[in-house]
Amino acid sequence: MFGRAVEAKKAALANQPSSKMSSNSASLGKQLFPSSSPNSAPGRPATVVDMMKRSRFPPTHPSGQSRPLSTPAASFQNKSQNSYRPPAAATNGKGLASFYNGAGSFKDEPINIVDDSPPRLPTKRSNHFIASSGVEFDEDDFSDDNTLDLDFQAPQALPTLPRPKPQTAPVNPAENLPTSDASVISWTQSSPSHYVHPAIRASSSIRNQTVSQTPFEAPPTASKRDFPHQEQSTTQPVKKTKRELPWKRRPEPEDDDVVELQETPAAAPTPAPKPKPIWDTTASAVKAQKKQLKTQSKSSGKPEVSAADMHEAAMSSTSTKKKAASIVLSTEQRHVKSLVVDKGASVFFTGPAGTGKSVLMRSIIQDLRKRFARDPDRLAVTASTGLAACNIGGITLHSFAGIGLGKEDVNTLVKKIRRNPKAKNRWLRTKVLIIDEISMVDGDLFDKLSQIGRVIRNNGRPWGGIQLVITGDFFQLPPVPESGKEAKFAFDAATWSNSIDHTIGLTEVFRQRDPEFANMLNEMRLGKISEKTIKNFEALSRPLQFDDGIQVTELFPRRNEVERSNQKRLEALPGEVRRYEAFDTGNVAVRDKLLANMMAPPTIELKKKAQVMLIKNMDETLVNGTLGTVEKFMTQTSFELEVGEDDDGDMDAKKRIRAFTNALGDSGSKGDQIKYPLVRFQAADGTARHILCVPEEWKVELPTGEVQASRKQLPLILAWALSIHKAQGQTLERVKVDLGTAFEKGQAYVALSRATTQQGLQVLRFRKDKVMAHPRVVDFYNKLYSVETVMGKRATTSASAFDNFVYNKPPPAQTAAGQRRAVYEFDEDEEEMMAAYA
Ligand SMILES: Nc1ncnc2c1ncn2[C@@H]1O[C@H](COP(=O)(O)OP(=O)(O)OP(=O)(O)O)[C@@H](O)[C@H]1O
Repeated sequence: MFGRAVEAKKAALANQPSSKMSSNSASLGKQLFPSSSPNSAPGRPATVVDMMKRSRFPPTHPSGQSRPLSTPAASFQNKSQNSYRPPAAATNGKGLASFYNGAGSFKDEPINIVDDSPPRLPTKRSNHFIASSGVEFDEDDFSDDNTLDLDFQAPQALPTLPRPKPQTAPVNPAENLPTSDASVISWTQSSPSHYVHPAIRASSSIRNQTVSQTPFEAPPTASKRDFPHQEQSTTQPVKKTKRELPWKRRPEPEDDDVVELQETPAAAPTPAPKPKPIWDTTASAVKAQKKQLKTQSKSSGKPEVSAADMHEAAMSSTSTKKKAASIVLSTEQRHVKSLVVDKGASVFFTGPAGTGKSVLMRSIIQDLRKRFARDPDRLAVTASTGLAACNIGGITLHSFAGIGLGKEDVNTLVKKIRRNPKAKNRWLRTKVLIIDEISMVDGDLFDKLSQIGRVIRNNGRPWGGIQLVITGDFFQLPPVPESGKEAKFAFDAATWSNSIDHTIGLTEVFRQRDPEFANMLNEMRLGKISEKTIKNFEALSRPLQFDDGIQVTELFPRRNEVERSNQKRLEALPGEVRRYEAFDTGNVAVRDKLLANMMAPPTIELKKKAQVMLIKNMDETLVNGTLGTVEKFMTQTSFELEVGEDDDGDMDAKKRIRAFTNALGDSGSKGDQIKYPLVRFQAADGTARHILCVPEEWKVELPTGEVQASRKQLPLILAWALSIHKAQGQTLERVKVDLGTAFEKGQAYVALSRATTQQGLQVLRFRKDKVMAHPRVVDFYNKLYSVETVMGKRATTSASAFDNFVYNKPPPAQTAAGQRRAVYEFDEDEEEMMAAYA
């Protein structure tokens, strides 16, 4: 019996290993890579044809149910909902940066300089460099987070990369670390959905699914991302206890889609200023303002007066503030927001200049910040350049990733990140990654980051499962290539299509309300300019004249041209120069780098009549980008006296001002002697407002709210001239562009599309060959439609304005590759509609 038992045991042991091993290895694979890799995602198409079929009936993403986007033609006709005249200045937060940051700025010491810097303020200048001819960026654009973690001791032994795993599905991303910049993920494994315009998917999907209750129904099955942050939605977000700026203390809009930005009623394109005496505010208005300040101060319950309150006290307006309406997101903007915020989808939204990409992104960020109020580090807000990052309150993509310049291969970069606990933690904690101005992100970098995410997060999904929210317009400024190399766009990245669930084009142009002008710009964007448009642009060479003293802003391709121009204009003005040095705080070793991209310059020199631009949103009508002229210099005390003393409210304000100068490092009495510029701004509502501009504070914060560095400086930059690079994202009412020196593809388009009207635009040396669209970009945007056409998805039945979009003609025969390329003949209407999107 014992012998039989021994035999049975031997037999059992002999049978066990193989099955056990295989199940073990499978379960190990599952544990290590719980989510499928792109290679092995269930249902992921293996061929292009399969992909197209899948795209036709998307099982996981309901994008196909989205509401069709409006055509530009429709947009221009149907403005009732969002009727809008662009304001005098950008409200998009994409303000201009401190192009004076460079140590070389204003090196020539003008005579009669009055230094109005507080005596004990330490001054810091940051270093810039020009990486390639004419394209400027600051060194912090590629800041290395290693340098930030000074308290961190590198471990003796580096953690090794995960050991190769048996070839079970899903694939271990660590195994596939590319040795070069290229990713291992092939195009055929990419989701094709991003090639398909959502509106077309919508019509197709609606046709196929008969009735759709809502364009954003929950997906029937889990998506390739399982929307990890949605678990958060049940938890009550905790209100941040952070100090609120006084001018932001307005009731929360009830409608989530209302962006707290400025909208002005329709008016003449370059509004003539309303002539007003400087101190034209009624005594009661001034009194009311001061009372409001007092109430705000009391209601805050703080014994100490905050810097913001003090700023408010020091800043008074002499014109009646109009109640400005908030921007209401358009249908297509809401569509995108819903996909991102409600569905947790990875989205790339694009569109011509002025279609509200920045406005939408800020609205999305606002919502996501609320969602992640408890865990702010779940949301990472980044942009391709330091300037763009500053504009959305984020950091550069390089900084987020902790990869320094990111030139090394993925293995090396992974090791680097693992040695840096902060960077590693960012990768591990982030659930949603915002990337603004994607057009300037290098394609190789995109692939590397995607792969790094997979390895560090031990998750085979693209970017390790992080939800991506990407925006930008590839027809605008391209990535800065390494010397001798050609620029590689992010859409050229092998992992691009895998990483994005939906590509959505915004079509409604808000910046230019004149359809003719919008069409001229669209032709420029595509690099296909008609004779009529050439004539129209040539006719804009006449000088612009305005009688309100505000001069046209000149845009130059190169920064040295900008500095020269501003310096020349400043020197030409009579009178003494006043210099204001910034007050910087933070760890000395890193603050220069961190502050290098601040819009506020380390030093600004001003004179009476200098043209300046506001670089901070102050209230509803004084926004980032508002132009003004320095009228005179005065102390806060004399300013207050001039405004007029009345009751104890005035005393209250004075105390605050004194406290504010103390906070700036002044002993108190001297504070009253510092003269600040009184600026006459041309506000967004067409009125003139006089502001005593006192220092404002900018901070570089970690997602946790920890302040790494800060700068106090006047919220002004000289604004006779700006670089096109820094003007990207701005809305300008009066622009002069000399295309003679334009050298980069997309540059002319970016420059001219800043203007809101033809009346406010002067173009010199316009030549057809200066308008260059990158052929690969044109190709990329064309492909978005081609896939759909090849699939024969022609919208013919729906009454939507989008139905006729591009697909009136029968699809041509497939190319040999049988893929996304096709040749079309568009009629005029189709071309126009196409132009609006691509
Ligand atoms: N829904 C809206 N309603 C009214 N105005 C809007 C809306 N969305 C955007 N705008 C306005 O349109 C102008 C351009 O917006 P925004 O800067 O966001 O465009 P953009 O697509 O980011 O442009 P660019 O590509 O040039 O950076 C701004 O003045 C903004 O206030």
